[in-house]
Amino acid sequence: MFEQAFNDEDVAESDLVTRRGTFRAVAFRADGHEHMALVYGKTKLRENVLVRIHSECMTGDIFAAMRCECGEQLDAALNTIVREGSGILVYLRGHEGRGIGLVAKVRTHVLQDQGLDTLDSATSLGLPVDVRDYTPAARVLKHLRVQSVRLMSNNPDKIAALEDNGIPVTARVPLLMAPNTHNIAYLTAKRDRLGHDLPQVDSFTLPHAR
Ligand SMILES: Nc1nc2c(ncn2[C@@H]2O[C@H](COP(=O)(O)OP(=O)(O)OP(=O)(O)O)[C@@H](O)[C@H]2O)c(=O)[nH]1
Ligand SMILES: [Zn+2]
Repeated sequence: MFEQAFNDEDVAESDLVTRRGTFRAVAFRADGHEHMALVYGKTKLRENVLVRIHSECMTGDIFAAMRCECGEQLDAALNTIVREGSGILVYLRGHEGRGIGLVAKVRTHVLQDQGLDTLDSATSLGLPVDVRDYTPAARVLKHLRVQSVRLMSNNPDKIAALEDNGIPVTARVPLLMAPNTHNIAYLTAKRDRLGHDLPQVDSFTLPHAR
């Protein structure tokens, strides 16, 4: 029998008309946070559903900051889902700054402006590099009765995290954004020190070197 992923009081859904089209907005509570899954088209009981699991980044997602590529990835993922005709974007709260929170992330930005990279700026403050928990994403995908997913991500760890939580990942779909002068160091550190698959970093040249 299908196991219920959430108590009724912890989940609510409605249609959500957006500039891109009409999604089903599924709000849910898990691990002390309120998250959202945006469902487009038919995904229930489907295999190979196109999925983006997006970690909250207020600076990038809302204010279009160029320190990271989060905002562009959010736009690109939603555009790709609509273009393909179906898919799900899971927006995870509590993931800000890879789990250290907004105030701490902004503190790391100060250190990054002084030359530390995205990892050392956290550890030099005594903070972990990545403490994100993906179980809320796996739970909502089970709630939505998704059978297997194609995951839009450049981070191999996300695939392992989903599979460890019982969601089969049939493919990883790269979500590569063009680097800019403000995020090239950040992307390079993610590639070299966190193992993210970011081949576009190699082809970037600083504007003054052109
Ligand atoms: N601690 C810290 N977190 C950051 C920084 N820049 C962005 N973030 C957070 O990093 C998270 C996104 O993680 P990333 O490592 O960029 O990428 P990812 O989600 O693991 O991988 P993709 O699926 O490929 O996007 C968001 O929650 C951001 O708030 C930073 O300089 N320091
Ligand atoms: Zn970001």
